[in-house]
Amino acid sequence: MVKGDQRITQDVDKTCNKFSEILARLLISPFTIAYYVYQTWSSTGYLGPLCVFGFFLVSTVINKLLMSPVVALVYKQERLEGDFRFKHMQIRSNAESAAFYRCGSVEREKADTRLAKLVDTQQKLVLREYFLSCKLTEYFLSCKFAEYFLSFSIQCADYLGSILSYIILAIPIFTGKYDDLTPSELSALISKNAFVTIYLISCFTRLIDMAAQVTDLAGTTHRTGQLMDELSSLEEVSRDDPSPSRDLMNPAVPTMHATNSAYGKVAYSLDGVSYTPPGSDRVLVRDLTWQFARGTNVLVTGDSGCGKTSLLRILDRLWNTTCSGSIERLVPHSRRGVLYLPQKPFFTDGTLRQQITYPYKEHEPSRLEDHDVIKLLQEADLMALYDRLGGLDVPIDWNWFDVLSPGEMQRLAFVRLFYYKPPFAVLDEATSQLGLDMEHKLYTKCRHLDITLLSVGHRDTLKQFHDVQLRLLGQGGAWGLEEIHPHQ
Ligand SMILES: Nc1ncnc2c1ncn2[C@@H]1O[C@H](COP(=O)(O)OP(=O)(O)OP(=O)(O)O)[C@@H](O)[C@H]1O
Repeated sequence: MVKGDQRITQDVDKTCNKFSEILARLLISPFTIAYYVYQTWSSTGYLGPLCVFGFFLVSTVINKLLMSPVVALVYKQERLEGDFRFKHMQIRSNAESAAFYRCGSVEREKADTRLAKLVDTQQKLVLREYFLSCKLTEYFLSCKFAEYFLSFSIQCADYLGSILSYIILAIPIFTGKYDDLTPSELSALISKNAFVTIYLISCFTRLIDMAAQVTDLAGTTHRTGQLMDELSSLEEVSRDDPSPSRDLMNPAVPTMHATNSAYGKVAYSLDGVSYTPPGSDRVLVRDLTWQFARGTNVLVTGDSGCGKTSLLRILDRLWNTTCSGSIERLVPHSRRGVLYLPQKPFFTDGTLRQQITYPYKEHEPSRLEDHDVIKLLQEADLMALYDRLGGLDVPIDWNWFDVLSPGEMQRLAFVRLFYYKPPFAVLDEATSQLGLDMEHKLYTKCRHLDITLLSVGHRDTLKQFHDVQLRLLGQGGAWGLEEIHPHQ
């Protein structure tokens, strides 16, 4: 919180500074204009200021005509930037659910597509702005776009401004107003009136602007450098690899050696596993030895905050650093191994089909015929949603989190599970928002599809779908494993 507040304060300070800079320029500009109008009028008569104003007027009209397409591009760029930022925000605020789905590569592809569109529009914009910057007067040098352009454009405009000043001075000279001046006086007058002063002023202004930009750039580069360091350190502990593995969190603890024959039959094998939440020494579970094996549905129960979801985080390697003991992960985290349904379902942007097939690539051939997918939706009581959308592939421009009720989200997550029919599934309070009838229906379907379940839940009604109960007692990490009898 404190860091966030500091960041906001810094941003506000930065904006204030920029604002006062602009205000100062605005306040000074009428005096500057008045002074130069007077100077031009005193040496060239009324024709000088008139020519300059006429020139400004023509330039403004041209500018306006050239600006219109740029405005449309700027609008598009803003929209795409908003889309891109929204995507980042969506991933950030649902990071854990997304990690449980192992959807890193899919989300990256989607974010990259948005970034590519944004960069493409920005490139077009920069090109248009570049041509805009090749304008004729100092007036254009003061407009916002000019700040970003190459020095070549600026010099072009400066030279044209200077040429105009010579043309204006030529009128009184050739009409004989300065016939009484000696060549050296005339030369001094020309030098005085030539646009050198303006040129120099604008040069210095550019220089100062550039210094500010360089400072900004240095700050941004520093931040980007930090971000890249952080990202590369994260990459080292990347958890996107769904391959089976064995982790020895604490080599002092003896490892349980699962035999090859256990492969595919056991999803997780834990031996002497203890864990705490990050940044805390409160042991949630101590010395847990247990296997999640094919055909045995396990229900994890315990009071709120006793570490049930944390167990799933440990199994899924989201918390690597806070546990000790040995965990063997004998099936991949994928549709061929184990799929997670996190407490908070995660949805991506895209059509209804993309939600169902998530997190796998859109161009993969469909595993089921459309009528089978629709049947799954029917079983999850989601036909109203299907009818509302008008099909599986109708493009959607809304945010799924805004339009689905929590219960609909959970049912849609189950459709995803049924679509892939993995041998193992981990359900974290996946029916907490649903009625008992729907819960019964969905769990029965899991049984029909032969999906072995590891469920976290509070309801007693869940027991009928499980064979074993793993109770986390919360007292110094105590736990108990007991069979559930059909009549329980
Ligand atoms: N990212 C985190 N950093 C630090 N502590 C955390 C973090 N996430 C959870 N905790 C703490 O770990 C403890 C166990 O949390 P966990 O989510 O496993 O509880 P739970 O048993 O699933 O509870 P509930 O039934 O309410 O969902 C809680 O005290 C919680 O505050």
